[in-house]
Amino acid sequence: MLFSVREFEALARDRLPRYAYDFIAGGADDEVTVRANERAFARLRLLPRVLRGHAQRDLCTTLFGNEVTMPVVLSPTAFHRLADPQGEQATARAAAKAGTVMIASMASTVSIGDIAKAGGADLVLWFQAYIQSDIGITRTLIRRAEDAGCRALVVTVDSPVFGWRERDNRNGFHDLPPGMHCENMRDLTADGGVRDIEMVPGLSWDHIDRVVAMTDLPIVLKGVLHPADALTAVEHGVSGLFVSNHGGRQLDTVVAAIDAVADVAAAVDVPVLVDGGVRRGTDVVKALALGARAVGIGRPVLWGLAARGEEGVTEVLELLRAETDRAFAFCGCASVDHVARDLVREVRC
Ligand SMILES: Cc1cc2nc3c(=O)[nH]c(=O)nc-3n(C[C@H](O)[C@H](O)[C@H](O)COP(=O)(O)O)c2cc1C
Ligand SMILES: CCCCC(=O)C(=O)O
Repeated sequence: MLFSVREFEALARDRLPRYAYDFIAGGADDEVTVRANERAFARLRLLPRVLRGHAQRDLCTTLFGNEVTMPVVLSPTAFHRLADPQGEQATARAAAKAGTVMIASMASTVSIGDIAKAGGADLVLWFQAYIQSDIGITRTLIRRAEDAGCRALVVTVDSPVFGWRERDNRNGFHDLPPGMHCENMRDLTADGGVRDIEMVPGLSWDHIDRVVAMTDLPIVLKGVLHPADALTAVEHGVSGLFVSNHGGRQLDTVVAAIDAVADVAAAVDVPVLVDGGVRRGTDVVKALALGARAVGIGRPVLWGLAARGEEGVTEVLELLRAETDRAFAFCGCASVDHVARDLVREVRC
């Protein structure tokens, strides 16, 4: 029996080959932001309310019309088959069972259609896309997601180029092992092969306009940190924002995601999600207090998957659910609407 996300990381580290553990755990450059994401939560302290008389708590919330049983969703992460042979299929089953959203990465090692099938009717599935320079390819990828029944499109905008990942360089990890592919990119080359995913340095608001025009799905921009960009995004027809620094894997020394969320939430009227460094139920409460509708978890899902496959993902999600419920109880909150800004104070260390 494991009692925390931290313990899942330790077990995953024992079980994974070095290159895979490093790929998941690591970040860009000096990994300042990887560490900052978690440390920023520790600098935020709770100021709980007592005697509110809530014998029961309800963690449910709604995200773009999708009901979820807790304000914790699965952030998009690439290559789940590095962690477990069933990969994204195992993750999808665990997300469906937990009653929360799985955001499938465009760089998944199982196709979006097969992820949807594995999750079944109970899974709320969203698709994360990197806009490609060929707009036709981008359109095909979005159609595939729509055909699979995805209910929102998460467009990642913090990756005009790929982050400098020194652990991966040292380990020589540049390609997936034999037999693993980015399955969504199949049949997208002239000869029907698997196309490489590009990072597009010229990405601009014009691309967002084209994607907004190309689908009826709600669009969430992921990787926005500046409130002025959040405002511009809404003007361009985006339905939500995902405050994120990509888990510290792209631009290093960026602000911790949790430190950016309050200003973004204050700038816009649309739902705001945040990910980066969420490891405890108290982190979930802090994010909601600062204005987030829900949080995402990236690495914790992969630690669960690497430690114990589908069951491990379920355990990680249920640990976070129980911790969040306990934190609600301690703070005097019966539901997500009760999590007020004054529950959080910032301290120096
Ligand atoms: C191994 C790994 C792969 C990732 N792949 C993607 C991806 O394909 N697309 C994307 O938008 N973000 C990707 N991310 C970033 C996550 O969506 C998320 O922002 C980040 O992991 C949150 O931080 P956390 O890991 O501390 O929870 C990845 C993160 C990790 C750790
Ligand atoms: C094309 C693969 C993207 C994976 C990714 O986003 C990450 O490793 O952070």
